[in-house]
Amino acid sequence: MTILEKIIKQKEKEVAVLKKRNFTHIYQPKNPIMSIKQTFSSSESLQIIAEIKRSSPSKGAINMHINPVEQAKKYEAFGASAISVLTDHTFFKGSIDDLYAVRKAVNLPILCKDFIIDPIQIDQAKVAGANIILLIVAALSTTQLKELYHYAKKLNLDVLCEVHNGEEMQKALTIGAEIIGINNRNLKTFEVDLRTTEKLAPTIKDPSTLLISESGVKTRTDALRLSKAGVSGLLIGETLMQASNLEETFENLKVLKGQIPNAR
Ligand SMILES: O=C(O)c1ccccc1NCC(=O)[C@H](O)[C@H](O)COP(=O)(O)O
Repeated sequence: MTILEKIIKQKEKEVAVLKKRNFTHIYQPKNPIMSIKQTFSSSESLQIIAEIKRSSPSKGAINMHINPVEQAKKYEAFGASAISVLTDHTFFKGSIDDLYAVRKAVNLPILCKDFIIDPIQIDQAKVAGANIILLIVAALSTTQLKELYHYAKKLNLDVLCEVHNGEEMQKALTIGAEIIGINNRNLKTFEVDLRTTEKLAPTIKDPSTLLISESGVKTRTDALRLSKAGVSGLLIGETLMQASNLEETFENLKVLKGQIPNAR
């Protein structure tokens, strides 16, 4: 069984429990939160979606003692455009309470980074204050993908559709995905290869599609490489969670959209 299959099995159990709950009270932030599309299109720089990630199946413990609220505030102060909160507990040691706490502390759009297979998880994300949800094309049938996508849009949530190859990209485009995340991490082997973004990004011709490169971004050279490939943003977890000087790490990773790799 692949790790994705194991995670989905666990999610089926969690969904059964969630269905016994009633999600009604939606958290309303004091200030309006800009949509990720607005933030991304109003900037010349490659945008960073900074992730709160304590642990992962590929790396084990990354930063178990992190205070998600303090980390999120630093992400906001140092120039992140959005914050991704890994809410899965079994495999990533996160929780929906992390997301709720971060929502109350920052004014940025928040991505609920989980393995969504049922509308009840979208209700939970919405109630906790998420603005964006993740749908992993590899984890869903086309029917599920379409239904979950439209359900999220009905709740006024943005959707990051995650793909790993050309076939998944076609599925994402078929359902009309406006924000596509190209994941450089192979979820079967855990191998990370930035060439995944370099291969898939140029296949998107519609400039209104927001392309985000996910996973394995460590250095300015990586950021420049991905910028050249044509993406608008980077989703970064481990590098930020382990940075000894977070401000400097952010500065290093800030590059212009389409900037050429040997420019400084
Ligand atoms: O990170 C993992 O090991 C992992 C394993 C199985 C499914 C998903 C996984 N990661 C989720 C992500 O997409 C990443 O957390 C995100 O792209 C940031 O990646 P990184 O910058 O490499 O931490």
